[in-house]
Amino acid sequence: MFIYNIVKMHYALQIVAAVVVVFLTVKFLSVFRKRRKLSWIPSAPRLPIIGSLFEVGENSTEIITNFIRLTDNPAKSVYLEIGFDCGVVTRDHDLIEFVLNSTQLINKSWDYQMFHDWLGTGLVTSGGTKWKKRRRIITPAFHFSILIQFIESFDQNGKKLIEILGNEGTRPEGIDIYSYITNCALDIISESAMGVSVKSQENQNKEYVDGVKNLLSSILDRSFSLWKVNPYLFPLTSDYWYQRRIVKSLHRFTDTVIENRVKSLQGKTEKNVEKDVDDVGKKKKLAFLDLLLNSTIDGKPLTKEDIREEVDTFMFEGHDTTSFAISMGLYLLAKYPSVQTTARNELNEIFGNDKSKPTTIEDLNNMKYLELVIKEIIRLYPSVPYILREVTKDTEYKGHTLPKDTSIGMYIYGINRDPTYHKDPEAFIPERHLDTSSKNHFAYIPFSAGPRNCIGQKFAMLEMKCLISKILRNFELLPDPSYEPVLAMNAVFKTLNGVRIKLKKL
Ligand code: HEM
Repeated sequence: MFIYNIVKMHYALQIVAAVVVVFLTVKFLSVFRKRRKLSWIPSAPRLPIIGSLFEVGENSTEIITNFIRLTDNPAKSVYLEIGFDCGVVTRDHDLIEFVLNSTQLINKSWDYQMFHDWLGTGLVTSGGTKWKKRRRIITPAFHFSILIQFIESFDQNGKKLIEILGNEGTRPEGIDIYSYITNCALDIISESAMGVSVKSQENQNKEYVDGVKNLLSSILDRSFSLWKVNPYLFPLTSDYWYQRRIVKSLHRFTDTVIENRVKSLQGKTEKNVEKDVDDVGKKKKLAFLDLLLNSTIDGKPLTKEDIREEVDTFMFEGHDTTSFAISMGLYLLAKYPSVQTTARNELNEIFGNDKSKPTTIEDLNNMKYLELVIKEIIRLYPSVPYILREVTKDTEYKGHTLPKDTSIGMYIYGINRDPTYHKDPEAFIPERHLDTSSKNHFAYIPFSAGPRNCIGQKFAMLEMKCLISKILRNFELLPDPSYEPVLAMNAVFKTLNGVRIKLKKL
């Protein structure tokens, strides 16, 4: 019996060894094929198994300059291998244009899976047919006629922000403006996406607000841990259970908002629905949620889960991006006083001396110089610094093949600062955006481009103009000489040391 068991185990081990050998051979052959097909792109130095890991860098800060160094070659691109993963990082204008304009290369790479627990496969994370159908029904929500309804919300939340900064923000040692802006942006996006404010600026709904912030910081941490990033190993870590707990509470919150909205729609009289007014006869603002509740795909209404993943997607993408851009913008304006003065002079012309006059759509349209300033802010600090696409089938490009199962990483931060495309690229010069004659439209892509560009860019521009203009009308911005931002790459850019500036009441 004992001998029989040993023989059985011996055969089992042989089978396991054979499976492992076949698996590794298939994987190695696939890597060699991709390496050969992409040999026209300079390769990063690599070691066996770990590939170019050390070249990419050990943390989210090093990667920013390492990507610039690695793509500093005539192809403006680098071929990278890490384990069995193969991909290209590029800041080449032509390759980026080809990928972003393609209607085939629309799938996101596996990295976005880190957001799946929270966002499911909503607009940012989905691919293929699901993405196409969702994009079609969500696009009308960003029509100008809908967006102008949100200006009152930008204005009211901006007013609250000014009050808070007036009370807490003028300390001589300066403040971390990022946390204040984040709270304001969360209130704005919750009103626009869900129709209710999370009242983050008033310290309410702490479980939800802290949940969003803690989850994003845990995802940032995960993205730079070799083994937490692995979907099979991650459940063995305490962070997995921590994230699950937060996600559960965030979903509970969104579900309740959706249920309440459904009940309120059902409770409305038919007359009110027709006129689109609430029960006291006031014109009702439509939130993105209302559009989703009224939408159908293939003749069927969206399920509660479908709606939740889109609402959560807006909650994430609609506040993290603008918070970073506005905060870095205030930092730049503090650092460049002449730009700040020109921007404020324009605002004085629009609003006169009245600091509290509410902002209208006409005012926002008249902020021509501030628009140039914002374009320049997001050139130097694009909230989304790096985007990825998965090649799902062999694709021809300029006589070469982009092989199936490779990822193409487009380095927005790198291309926006590339000296070939931008004169004096490190300098903050808003006026450079007056010249629109450039043929290199894909050399400035803070909102990405092509069919999968940022659906919220008009919303973002209006919100950024409204909040930055309010702050400039009420405060002089001064730099904190001891502060330099330490950037950290992630799906949305972060700094590791806040965004410090000083405010002086005007
Ligand atoms: C400064 C502000 C913003 C910047 C720089 C920005 C940038 C971007 C970029 C680069 C992408 C492409 C991502 C990729 O391909 O992986 C994107 C996608 C997206 N953005 Fe924005 N964004 C901003 C604000 C917003 C706002 C305010 C919203 C919502 C209200 C929003 C909603 C979205 C959505 C839903 C997508 C996915 C679109 C799709 O895949 O079809 N964004 N954004």
